Order: sequence, then structure tokens, then C-alpha cells
Amino acid sequence: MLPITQPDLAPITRHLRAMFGSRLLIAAVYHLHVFEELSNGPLSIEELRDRLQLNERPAMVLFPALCAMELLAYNETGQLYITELGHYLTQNQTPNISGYIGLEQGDPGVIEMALRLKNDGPLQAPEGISFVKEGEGPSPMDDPELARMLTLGLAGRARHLSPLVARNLSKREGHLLDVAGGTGFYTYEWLLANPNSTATLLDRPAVLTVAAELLDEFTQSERPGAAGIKERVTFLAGDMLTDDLPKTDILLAASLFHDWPTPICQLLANRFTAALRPGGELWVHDAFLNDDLDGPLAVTDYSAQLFWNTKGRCYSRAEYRNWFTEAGLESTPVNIPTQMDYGLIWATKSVDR
Ligand SMILES: C[S@@+](CC[C@H](N)C(=O)[O-])C[C@H]1O[C@@H](n2cnc3c(N)ncnc32)[C@H](O)[C@@H]1O
Repeated sequence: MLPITQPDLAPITRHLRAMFGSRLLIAAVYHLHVFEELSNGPLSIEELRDRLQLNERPAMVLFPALCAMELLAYNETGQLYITELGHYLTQNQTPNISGYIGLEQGDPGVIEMALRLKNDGPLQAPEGISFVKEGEGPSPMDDPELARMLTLGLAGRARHLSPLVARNLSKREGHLLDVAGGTGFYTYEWLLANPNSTATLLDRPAVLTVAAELLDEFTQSERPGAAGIKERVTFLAGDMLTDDLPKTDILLAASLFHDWPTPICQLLANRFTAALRPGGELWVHDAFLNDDLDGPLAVTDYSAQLFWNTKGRCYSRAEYRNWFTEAGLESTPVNIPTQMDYGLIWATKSVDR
């Protein structure tokens, strides 16, 4: 394989997402009083959630983030405690810098973050939640203008990462189903690397309008083989939560699970497993929390951004692999880093199923 020559853009996205991590920190200190709750000793995740009145999702965004900031840690029995550094955020330590942090407590982003943590999402989202179509409710992905804006917003990232994903995904003759494929760049790059294969790009109709324009542009590029890709792609407008999924050899879920809460992720893992042919492969391209749920900071910041914008958060590889096992897949132990704090994991369906 040729060496990777493109720069990793992670420094840029880390600065972008740091804003959400900062909001978590100030909200935790000043609006949720996390450090005061823990100042009498360690608490289990459930006990702390109970004291703070937090649902699973906000808790699993906030606690890993505070661990990644080295303010909290888990003891040997899995309870959360305040670290030496974190004690400087408690009132009973002198000196402490709670008051200094508190100078930012009135920031509108911080106030809104505190509200969203307590409510497990925004109080109202009249146009629906970004990147999510669920049930009969409104979705920006079904509004032509919003769908275009959101899809094009992801285009640069997809253009940058898709060649790296294509070179790591299995090379095989067969079919790729790119679920919630957005711009379609992951599909187009994989087809370029697999000249005898076909693919389906499944997404909402308004998103596929944009994807078709990007495919036109892709096929008109000077890249060898690009012109022949169009006849090997099928656009399928649908709902991945409810519609029958076409059978496939490889199913790609890129930046997909992280938009959804845990029960929907479990449902999706089951649906994707059912769509795989025997010997098929489920690939996930995403940013993963540590299995110990204590970082890395770049991913806990990203998780905070996703918590703010979507119905999801970042998950650990262990959480994914648990869903895959429950769905009847066999996880491979492989972790393949790509760039921008993303990586690939994959699981296989037995040839006997
Ligand atoms: C974060 S984007 C990821 C797009 C692409 N996979 C990528 O990595 O650039 C999530 C995509 O999920 C799609 N989506 C959301 N709900 C869906 C549903 N119920 N059925 C099909 N697609 C859906 C959105 O339209 C959006 O294109």
C-alpha cells in the first residue's frame, strides 16, 4: 500500500469541539454541582446519576469527559472519585478556582448545555434534530434546504476520510450497502478500489439529491476508473429504522451510530446483521471512547458536540462489540485508526447463518 501523504486534520476538529467540552466543565461545576456531590466520597455511576438526576446519555457524555480532563477517575470498584486536580474545583479546598470558573457560568452556551444535560436534549426542536429522521416527526433531513446544508457540511470530512476508509475496508467482489451514506463519498471511493463490485447508497430523498450531484462531479474527475462508477451505484431513498434493507456483503455505518441513543443502536445492529449475507461484514467508521469510558479528550469533546446536535453520543468499541455479539455477529479484535480521531472496527456474520 502507498504511504498516506494527506495531513491529519484532527488539530482543527479538536479546537472546534473543545467549545463543547468547556461548556460541560462549567455546567458540571456551577449548574450541576458534580464536585460537591462527590466531595463526601466516591459514588457509583448509578448513584451519581441518581443524585444529579441524569439520564444514561448525558451521564455517559459528562462522566467520561470529566475523567478525560483528569478531574474525576474510577477507583478499583468502578466508583467515580475526585482526583487531586479535581479537588481544586471544590469549595472545601483552599485555594480553589470554582469562583474563577464561575465567572463563565452565565455564558448562554453553558446555560443551554446545563439545560440539555438535565433534559437529555433540547427542550424544543421544532425542525427536528440534526442528522436524524425518526418516525413521523419533522426532520431537517427531509427539508430540501436544511438537508443540503447539513449534507454539504459533512462533504469536506467525507472527501478527506473516504480514501482512507476505502483502502482499509475489505477488497472483494460483491455488494456494499452504505447506510445513511450522506454525500456518498465512502461508496464512490470503495467502488473505485473495487472495480467489479456494486453498491447501494441509502439515505433520505433530499440527501440523495445532493449525493447524486456529488456523484456527477466525482465521475467527471480525471481519476482513472471514476467515469464507470455511476452504473454501479443504486440510490435508495428510505428509512433505515423501518424499511427492509437490501441484502449485502459489506455494510458500512459511517458516522451513523453516534447520532442515536443506545436502544436505537441496538435495533440498528440487529437490522444490519439481518441484511448481511452469510460471511458478510459490518464495518463502523466512527470516533470511539476508551473501553474504560475515561477519554480520550478529543472523543469526549466530540461526544459533547454530538450530544448537543443529535440524539446520540460517542460510544466505546466495547459498547459496539457488545451490540454486535447480541445481534449474532462475531467481532474482530482489529482497531484501524484513520484520521481526525476516527477509526474502523468490524464484525462478521458466520457463513452458516
Ligand atoms: C452524520 S450523517 C453521516 C453521513 C455519512 N455516512 C458520512 O459519514 O458522511 C447521518 C446520515 O444519516 C441519515 N439518516 C438519519 N436518519 C435516517 C433514517 N431514518 N434513514 C436513513 N437515513 C437516515 C441522514 O440523512 C444523514 O445523511
